[in-house]
Amino acid sequence: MIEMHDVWKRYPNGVEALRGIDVKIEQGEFVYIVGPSGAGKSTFIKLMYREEKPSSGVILINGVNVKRVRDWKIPYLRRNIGVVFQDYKLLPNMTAYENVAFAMEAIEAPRRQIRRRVEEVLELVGLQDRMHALPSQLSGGEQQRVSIARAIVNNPSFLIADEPTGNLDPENSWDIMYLLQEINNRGTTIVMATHNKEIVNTMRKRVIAIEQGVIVRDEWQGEYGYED
Ligand SMILES: Nc1ncnc2c1ncn2[C@@H]1O[C@H](COP(=O)(O)OP(=O)(O)OP(=O)(O)O)[C@@H](O)[C@H]1O
Repeated sequence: MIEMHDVWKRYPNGVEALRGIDVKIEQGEFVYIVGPSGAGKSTFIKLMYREEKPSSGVILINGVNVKRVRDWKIPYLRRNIGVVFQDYKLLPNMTAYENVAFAMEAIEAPRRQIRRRVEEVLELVGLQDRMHALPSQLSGGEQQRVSIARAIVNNPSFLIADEPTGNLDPENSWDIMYLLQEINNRGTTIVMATHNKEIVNTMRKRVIAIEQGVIVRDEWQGEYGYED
């Protein structure tokens, strides 16, 4: 479970990106984070995987207070949280296979286990035939599938995605959404910031809307609710 209690985030330049966030996300949920540009969605996401720390308030990930986690323990916290970005963030000189394997090597998984598991997740995302390609040899949709494989390879409880379909055409976007649905069906909690109105209004899920750093709406099977 992810819990935030009266969480505020003030950046060093004085911008208050989040102003008193209270939220609970249970294991197995699928949640969209929506809101206008600059509302605080990415900041909300970054606090969850501890890319940023809250200025005040408490964030608990499966009961662990992320603010108290020492820097050297962050990799262990992140093992439980897969992250997917709009621009994929794959290592350009590594193949699809190596990009995914790297996430397991980072937590010192045994070699035999790495090979089996990497092949398994690449098959799940439909890339078993492309695993020796470099990112530059893959389409945007394929690169995003590699990044999803990397995010789930260590079996995290949570998959956090910041605009995962932001750079993709509608067909590839839907393929990514079906994949996220499949991962959610297997028990992983999904939290996804998005500007994609069609996806939110078609694949109905919990919708949390943030405006000017405040949660203004939290609905089950909610709507996108904005015009862009
Ligand atoms: N590192 C930073 N330093 C200073 N201000 C920041 C930083 N990151 C974000 N901000 C500011 O915090 C506010 C919230 O930004 P955030 O990126 O969380 O919004 P967002 O809802 O994700 O926007 P978008 O939909 O455009 O991605 C904005 O005013 C932004 O300019």
